[in-house]
Amino acid sequence: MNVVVEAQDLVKDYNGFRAVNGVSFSVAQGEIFGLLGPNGAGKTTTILMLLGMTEPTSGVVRICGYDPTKEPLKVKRITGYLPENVGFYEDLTAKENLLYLAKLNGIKEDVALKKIDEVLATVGLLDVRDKLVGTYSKGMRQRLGLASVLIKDPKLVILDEPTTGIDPEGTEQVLDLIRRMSREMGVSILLSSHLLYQVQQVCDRVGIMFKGKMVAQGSIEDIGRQVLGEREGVMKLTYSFINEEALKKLDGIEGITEKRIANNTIIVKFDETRKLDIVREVVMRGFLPIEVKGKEYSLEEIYIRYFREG
Ligand SMILES: Nc1ncnc2c1ncn2[C@@H]1O[C@H](COP(=O)(O)OP(=O)(O)OP(=O)(O)O)[C@@H](O)[C@H]1O
Repeated sequence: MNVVVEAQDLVKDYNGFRAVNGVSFSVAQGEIFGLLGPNGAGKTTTILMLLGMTEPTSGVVRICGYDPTKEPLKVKRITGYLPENVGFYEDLTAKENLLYLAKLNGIKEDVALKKIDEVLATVGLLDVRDKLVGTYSKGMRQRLGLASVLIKDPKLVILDEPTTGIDPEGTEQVLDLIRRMSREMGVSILLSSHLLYQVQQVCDRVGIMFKGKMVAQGSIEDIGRQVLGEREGVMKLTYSFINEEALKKLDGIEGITEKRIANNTIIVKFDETRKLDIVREVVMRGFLPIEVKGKEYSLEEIYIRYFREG
């Protein structure tokens, strides 16, 4: 596996506040990795460290083997970064904007002109290359943004919230383009977003960040499984006398995570994977289960759990 991004134990402190707290992950060549998390989770700070735009307090970053802090120009040459709100000159055409950017990147005009048509064709804007960017929709601007990072044939493209504010059709076009960049051009993509569903459609793997930490990492399936592994069941029990004494009779049953009295029943939460053993044990101890429910988490629940409840 060709590793393009390698981050190990990244930490970033801002005046004593730990914005990123021990984050490790890697992105392989041609892989799409989604960095997910609510506002303030530390996604942007992590990205800035990958780009060499802010220095890690500790930890290691390598982009194709280069250290972004020590070799920022080498990293810049192979990395395309598209921030959330990419700015173009409204009163210039798409082509003129790209030509300007190519010059800033030190690409010669004749090479740039050829490349510009090629990337505009890739993003589906060749027909409108001579229209003023001021007339472009948000989706078209975002595709122009992708064209602007493709000009330098990057090995890695970092996208911050690439579909925010774009209508469903425009979103689909942007996502499709991201897939093609990875599958057809072999570009590695790191995509930051809080839109789990969209990320889920394109990412090979995701990392979920929360309060500076990577709380889960893997394919959506892996993460689903990680959470399913922790799924919790709930049962309601009756007993001859429901009181604290009765509750104590449930002590020591492995897999029971919580027990309490409510509405003259005993509510027990338990590890779903041990359901049968636990039901058998409570019956042997004289309790009668009147309701046993399993609880499975959907991906939406993962989102709610990590992002809203913490
Ligand atoms: N330059 C800075 N100085 C001090 N604190 C900062 C600085 N940059 C970020 N932070 C803090 O670090 C934390 C992480 O911010 P960061 O921008 O990395 O989060 P994020 O996940 O990218 O969120 P968003 O989705 O809002 O961009 C936040 O609490 C933020 O206030």
